[in-house]
Amino acid sequence: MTTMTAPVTTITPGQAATFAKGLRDRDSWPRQLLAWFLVVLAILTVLPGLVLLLWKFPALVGSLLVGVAAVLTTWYFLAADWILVAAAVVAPAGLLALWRHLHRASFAPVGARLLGGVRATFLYRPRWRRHTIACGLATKDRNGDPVIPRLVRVISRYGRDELRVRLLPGQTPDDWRDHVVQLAHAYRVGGSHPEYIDRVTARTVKSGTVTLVFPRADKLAAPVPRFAPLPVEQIDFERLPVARREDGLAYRLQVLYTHVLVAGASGSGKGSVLWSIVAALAPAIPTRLVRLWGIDPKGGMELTMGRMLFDRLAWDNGRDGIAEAKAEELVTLMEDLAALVRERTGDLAGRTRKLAPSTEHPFIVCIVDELAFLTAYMPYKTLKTRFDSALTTVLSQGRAVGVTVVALLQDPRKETVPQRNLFPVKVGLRLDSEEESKMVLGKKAWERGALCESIPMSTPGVAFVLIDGQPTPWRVRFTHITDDDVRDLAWNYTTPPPPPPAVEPATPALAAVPDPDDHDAAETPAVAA
Ligand SMILES: Nc1ncnc2c1ncn2[C@@H]1O[C@H](COP(=O)(O)OP(=O)(O)OP(=O)(O)O)[C@@H](O)[C@H]1O
Repeated sequence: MTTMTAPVTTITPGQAATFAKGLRDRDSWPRQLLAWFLVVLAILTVLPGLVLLLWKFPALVGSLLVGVAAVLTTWYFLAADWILVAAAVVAPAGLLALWRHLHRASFAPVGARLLGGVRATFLYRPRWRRHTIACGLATKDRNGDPVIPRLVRVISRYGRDELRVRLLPGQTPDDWRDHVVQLAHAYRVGGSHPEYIDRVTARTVKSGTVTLVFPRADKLAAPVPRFAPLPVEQIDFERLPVARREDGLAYRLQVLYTHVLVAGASGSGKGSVLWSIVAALAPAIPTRLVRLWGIDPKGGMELTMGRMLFDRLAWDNGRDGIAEAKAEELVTLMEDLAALVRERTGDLAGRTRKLAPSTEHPFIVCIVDELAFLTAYMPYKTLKTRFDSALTTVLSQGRAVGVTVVALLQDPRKETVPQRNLFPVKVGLRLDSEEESKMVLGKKAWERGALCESIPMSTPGVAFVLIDGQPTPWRVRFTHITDDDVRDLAWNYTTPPPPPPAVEPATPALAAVPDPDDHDAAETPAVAA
């Protein structure tokens, strides 16, 4: 009996060489097959990417890059050119670099996803199981086996990693808050900068998940020098560049149509917040578009250096406590402001809800240093009551008529500043305790990582800014305005003397921003000058 053995097909080196040679031949079938395969691959990877564009922007970039790489590789096989291979590898990276360079704002979320993916794969996922069990963040099923919470994704923004984690049934974000520091230590967050651990937080952005924030670097560690002044026509009072954000871009603060409350412990850099705002407004002072008023009950230490910038400035000389006559001056200034607000409100009533600042009706910014002194500590009760009442009028009616209060204080308790909630913009510099942080920015902002009590003493000017209606606070560093800068500002942007009275006094027209909701007002002609 003869036994049949199946022939074994082996590819000999000679055949492989012929196949490889065939790839170089434009008309050979292996070459055609490979080319079509790569073209189909390119289409299949690009198309889902385009669909995903509608859903999630960063995913598009990933698939586009694969698609571009596939197309370029195909091209290489058609052209057999090594330069194209190099281009296929380098092009995606080059494209990303170019994009980042040309439009950093739109690149940021994509770059954060891509880098986060890399860090998740190589750093977080390999040790996730071990560390969550060790830190007590895993639970057990009925057989006693560990149930590991899912690490949904990692986003690596400038200077920090954000780990989105799905909570296990029975867990709350507070459970993670209690253990997040242990987890951060397990991952060696901060490395040789243990102070970064103070900025580790667990916050709730979406129900059923928790986002852990692990700082990688402090982009705000170095002081930010004064920004170059903008030409007057480019100054937007609702977007004044005053600070640097963690991603390196300028933070723009709304000052017009709002009020700003700045709270910070002694030495936290309250001065830099106030002078950053003044520096951004300064070029508009000589044009009469902006008028600065100032109240400084702390002996005039803070504001008098820039006296020439102020249209009106009242300060106490600070000797032997505040004298009643001096206190009267401070209160009178706030009362004059309240009277001006009432006058403008009366003029505007029924015509518009917002005044556009003009030289006739300038934007008035009143800076009050150490507000609590006037609302709580001042020994003269009647004056205190008068000040409270005038301040409340300005805070409640001043926004729409182009009058803004920027108030600074050290002690943010409600008893000291009952009008705290009338400030839509709150700036929390370094504060002494968690309670104070919550008082200034609210509990929700604190849970989202606005830990003013964790700002190191070594970084004055670092603050969390919270705008009413925006849940997430911004961590920024205000520009460092030195005494020389203040003198320079005062020299270059001196406030002009009041214009001479008109020969024939007349009721000036208010330049009004049309209110789109107010149809009657749109038809009412402005009062002629
Ligand atoms: N943005 C900043 N960048 C770097 N250094 C700053 C910044 N702001 C303030 N400093 C420095 O920090 C120190 C304290 O600043 P500042 O006097 O403004 O604090 P403060 O909160 O007003 O203190 P106090 O309430 O005691 O007057 C100063 O030496 C100042 O030069």
